[in-house]
Amino acid sequence: MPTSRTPSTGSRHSPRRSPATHADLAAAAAPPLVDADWFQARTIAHAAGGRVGSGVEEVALAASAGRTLAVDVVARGNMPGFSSSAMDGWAVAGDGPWLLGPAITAGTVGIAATLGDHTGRPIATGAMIPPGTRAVLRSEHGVVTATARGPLLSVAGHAGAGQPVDGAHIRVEGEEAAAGSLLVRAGTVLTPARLALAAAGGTDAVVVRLRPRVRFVVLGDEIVGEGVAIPGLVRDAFGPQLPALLESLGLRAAGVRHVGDSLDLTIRALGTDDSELVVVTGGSSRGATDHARSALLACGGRVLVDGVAMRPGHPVILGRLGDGRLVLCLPGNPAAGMLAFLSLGMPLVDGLLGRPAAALGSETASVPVAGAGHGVRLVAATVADGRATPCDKQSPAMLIGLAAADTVLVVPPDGVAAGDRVPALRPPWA
Ligand SMILES: Nc1nc2c(c(=O)[nH]1)N[C@H]1C(S)=C(S)[C@@H](COP(=O)(O)OP(=O)(O)OC[C@H]3O[C@@H](n4cnc5c(N)ncnc54)[C@H](O)[C@@H]3O)O[C@H]1N2
Ligand code: MOO
Repeated sequence: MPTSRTPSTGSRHSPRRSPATHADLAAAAAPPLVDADWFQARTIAHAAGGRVGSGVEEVALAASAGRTLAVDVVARGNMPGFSSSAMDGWAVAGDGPWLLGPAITAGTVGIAATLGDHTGRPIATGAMIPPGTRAVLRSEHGVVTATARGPLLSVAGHAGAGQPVDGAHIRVEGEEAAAGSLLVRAGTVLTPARLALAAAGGTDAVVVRLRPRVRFVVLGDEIVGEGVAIPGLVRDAFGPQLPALLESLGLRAAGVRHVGDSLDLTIRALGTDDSELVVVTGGSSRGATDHARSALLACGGRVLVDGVAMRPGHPVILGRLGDGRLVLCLPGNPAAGMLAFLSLGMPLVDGLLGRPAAALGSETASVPVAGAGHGVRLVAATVADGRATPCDKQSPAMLIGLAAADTVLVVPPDGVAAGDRVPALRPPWA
């Protein structure tokens, strides 16, 4: 059962935000960044997530997969903890032939007897090396004959001269890591391999970031939640997948609310809750029925980023409510909304989880790709033979291209030529 720990930045239900600093007050007075540079907007989103932060809790190692580590994991003992054989064979001392003693199996503890010169013991992979061992002769390379003094081991003719060389097939105590050395750094996600490493280092419990809560507000009179929408209405493309996406990134999805195009209802939907992040879809533009921005301001919030120089996804808004919750308003066009999430949502989540923003990747374009003239153009692409090719059927309102994509090219304003390297965002699901 996970136990709560006094969090460094607030407990689960009390405000998670850090106390106001001079920097906060200066930031609070700053006007929103309008039509922001894509790269700068990502930096702002990461920093905004980091300011909200979340508390920490201690969980059993076996329950920590996918969580973000909050405190370094160090080796609790030498790794490996004792010198052992890397092969089934014989531990030998001095030169052969070797008179053999009793076998040592894996799991045998406290082997005190030192091997004398010209003696050996059968040994299993992983079993403790007795003191005095010069090397392990692997089983394929030895021949045992019965003698009056007992079984006698010799190097087989096919093993080659000089076998076994000194230290052969011995895993030396501490060769991977000395006790106290860093195994997994705070801020990294506990992948299966890192969990295995922590376990090998003797860890039973880890301190991880609390999973920040995220709520969803899907705006639009025209949005329906199931089936084939009748003409004039539109099937919701966000509700069925955004919560699962954010859960997969390490957050806790705490409900989707569908709200019609009304300022009052949108204000109510943004009202107080215990989340750290509210993701709003639709209503981010400036039409008569687009209320995301006005509702954010009416709730005492402020806009940090009002539009980003990217196509699609330009009308994305990042804001902060009066109580500190972050609000990410994604454009309603489904591909535009998803690309805006990949652009700003991903670094924001990294910030919320107290980890560095994931670095951009890069791909080689297989064909020329036009830019948007102003800001970046985000182009869904498939990768084959090391080259990225734009997908068919991609527009802000189409999903076929994005659904087929392995990567999203971040094409500069003037475009790229075939063979050029292009920065790329790899969707977390690809
Ligand atoms: N005069 C201007 N009009 C528009 C601008 C602009 O700058 N000036 N920007 C355009 C761009 S770019 C985009 S993107 C959209 C953004 O629109 P909103 O975020 O305000 O979203 P809506 O108007 O509510 O919807 C746009 C479009 O997306 C459909 N939609 C909305 N929610 C969903 C959903 N959950 N699932 C599926 N489809 C959804 C909606 O029906 C509309 O077709 O504004 C442009 N206009
Ligand atoms: O965000 Mo809009 O076209 O750029 O869909």
